[in-house]
Amino acid sequence: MKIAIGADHAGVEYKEKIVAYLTGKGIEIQDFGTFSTASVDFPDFAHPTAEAVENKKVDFGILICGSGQGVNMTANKHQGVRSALCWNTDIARLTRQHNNANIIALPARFVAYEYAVEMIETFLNTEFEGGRHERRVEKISC
Ligand SMILES: O=C(CO)[C@H](O)[C@H](O)[C@H](O)COP(=O)(O)O
Repeated sequence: MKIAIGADHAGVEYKEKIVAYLTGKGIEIQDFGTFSTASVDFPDFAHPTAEAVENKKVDFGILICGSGQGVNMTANKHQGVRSALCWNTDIARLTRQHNNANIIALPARFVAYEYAVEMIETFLNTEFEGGRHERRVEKISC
């Protein structure tokens, strides 16, 4: 499995730990930064992460900022990207099962790191259910 990841200064500490965690599990990571806590603009990291998903260079994306909102909005500008802002494991599971989400957006300032990892594990290990949801996901594109 290949995963693209990006974060702003509010999400960088979680990102660094998540990269180490996922790399340790043998997952290939494309890390689009940021790489320090210096203040940056989240779209500069969300766009390249979403592009990697859009261009099918990776299987999934992970985006992190303070609230998760900015990176989520940015990612969803990309064709074929379905980025889901997740704040609990039920939402992370449902957005894979029902929406075939391909990016998980996380709010670093509002969830504990350990819980963020639980959400990522749930997201990566849940399959899209298809069926009635297939038709709905197809209708998202305009
Ligand atoms: O969603 C966001 C931006 O829309 C994020 O939460 C950013 O991380 C946040 O806005 C950064 O705020 P800061 O005051 O510049 O640290």
